[in-house]
Amino acid sequence: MDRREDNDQDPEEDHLTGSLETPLRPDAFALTDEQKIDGIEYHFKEIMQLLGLDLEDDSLKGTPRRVAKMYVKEIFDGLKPENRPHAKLFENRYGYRQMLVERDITLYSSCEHHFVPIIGKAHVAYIPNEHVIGLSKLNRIVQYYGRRPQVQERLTRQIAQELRDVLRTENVAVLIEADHLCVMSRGVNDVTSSTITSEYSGLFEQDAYRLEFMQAIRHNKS
Ligand SMILES: Nc1nc2c(ncn2[C@@H]2O[C@H](COP(=O)(O)OP(=O)(O)OP(=O)(O)O)[C@@H](O)[C@H]2O)c(=O)[nH]1
Ligand SMILES: [Zn+2]
Repeated sequence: MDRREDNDQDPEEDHLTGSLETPLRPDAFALTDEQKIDGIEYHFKEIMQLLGLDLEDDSLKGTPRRVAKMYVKEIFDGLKPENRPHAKLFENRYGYRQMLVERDITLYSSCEHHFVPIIGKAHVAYIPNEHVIGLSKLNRIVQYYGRRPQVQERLTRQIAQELRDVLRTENVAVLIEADHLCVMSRGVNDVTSSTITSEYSGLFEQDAYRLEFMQAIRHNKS
């Protein structure tokens, strides 16, 4: 039976409290990467065969293992807690107390409903207390949570929660604008729409801070 990684809550209650956790099986970490790759290779081969593809073909025969390696080692490696970025905190020696915005962070993720790409940009900001982190760690946090099957709402909230935890401040903003291939290239086939999600906490709940953040991310690079 599936359950959430964080607790044994009943799904109904989980829904009401708004869990941020990616739904994982209790045995999610029981297999090694190699075992996962072997299993996915086997099953992906079955899928290709069911689609009528000839696995003896030179170009296709390596695909099941390639896909398995890509899932485990690349596009879903954010499912493994050991890959969580280590964001070393530095003391805020500069006494910097204004907003720091890291904008246009490249975002790749995967839609958990269709397993096709989500491609977009994340913009994050915080107002430091006693600590700051290296800029690249902001990008790495976005990347880590993107490398899971996702819905954009959860992705946004997971990034915001991680920033609050790591930076030890509530003053955090996250805005994601993304294109969902499941909307663009199939189903409703809409290539012009995109999806914007955001989370604001601490000072960012106030209009003035939110406006400054919005202006910063919309401002053209000179
Ligand atoms: N809220 C939310 N929905 C998403 C996200 N990514 C994809 N979806 C939607 O998930 C829904 C899945 O709905 P279903 O009706 O079960 O799937 P479907 O029959 O393939 O739906 P269509 O895409 O409308 O063809 C679709 O409406 C997708 O657009 C996301 O990040 N957030
Ligand atoms: Zn989808």
